[in-house]
Amino acid sequence: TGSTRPQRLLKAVQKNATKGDPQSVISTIDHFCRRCEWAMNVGDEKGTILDSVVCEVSPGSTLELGTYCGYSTVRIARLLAPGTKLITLEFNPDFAKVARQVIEFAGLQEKVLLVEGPSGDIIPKIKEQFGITTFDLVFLDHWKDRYLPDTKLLEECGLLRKGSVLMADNVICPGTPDYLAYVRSSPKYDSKYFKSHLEYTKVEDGLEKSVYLG
Ligand SMILES: O=C(NCCO)c1cc(-c2ccc(F)cc2)cc(O)c1O
Ligand SMILES: [Mg+2]
Repeated sequence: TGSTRPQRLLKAVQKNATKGDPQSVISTIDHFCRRCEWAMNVGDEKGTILDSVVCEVSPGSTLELGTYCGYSTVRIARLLAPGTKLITLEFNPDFAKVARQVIEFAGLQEKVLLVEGPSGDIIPKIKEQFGITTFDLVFLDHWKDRYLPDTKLLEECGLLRKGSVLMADNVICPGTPDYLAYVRSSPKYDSKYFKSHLEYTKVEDGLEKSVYLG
């Protein structure tokens, strides 16, 4: 039986990147996706925008929804201050299996907690299970029809505080229309669109940065 795209991406990392060097893992994945096989990582263009927000927020606690192969997990975790952690949720066990190995190859496993399962089930348990009060930064990059329900769930579970920052990938392509309408019309958010392109393509996409006002 053949390999999967995530498995081929992992092989490229193991072959071409330098163990313990997050930047080499990022560069290897971007090269693989441009030259060999497109994959749905946030990519280098939107990734640079994400980096700037991570540095601006310098979060004590971060949540990522949608790990995939761990590319954005590595991008975010490499910028986190010592002693701070990122919790990343992934529904697909095959993606999670690859992501664990990519994160470990980058040497960032101490800063990352990868939790497998449906975000809708895990989010209500985060406070009690992981001793989190609120998240300073949330990166939404999972199923596009889960952005809105999971954002409402984060609010209801008291996991957001005044100033918490939500960064949402793919608000144009594939698109998250209900989420976008909500954060742009709700008095509870101050929202801003960062125009960019779908990873490794010329197609328009972008990130929406939404600050929770409480
Ligand atoms: O589904 C996505 N993520 C959740 C996976 O569990 C996703 C999809 C795409 C994409 C796919 C197919 C296409 F034609 C265009 C875009 C891009 C992304 O950045 C994504 O995050
Ligand atoms: Mg995405």
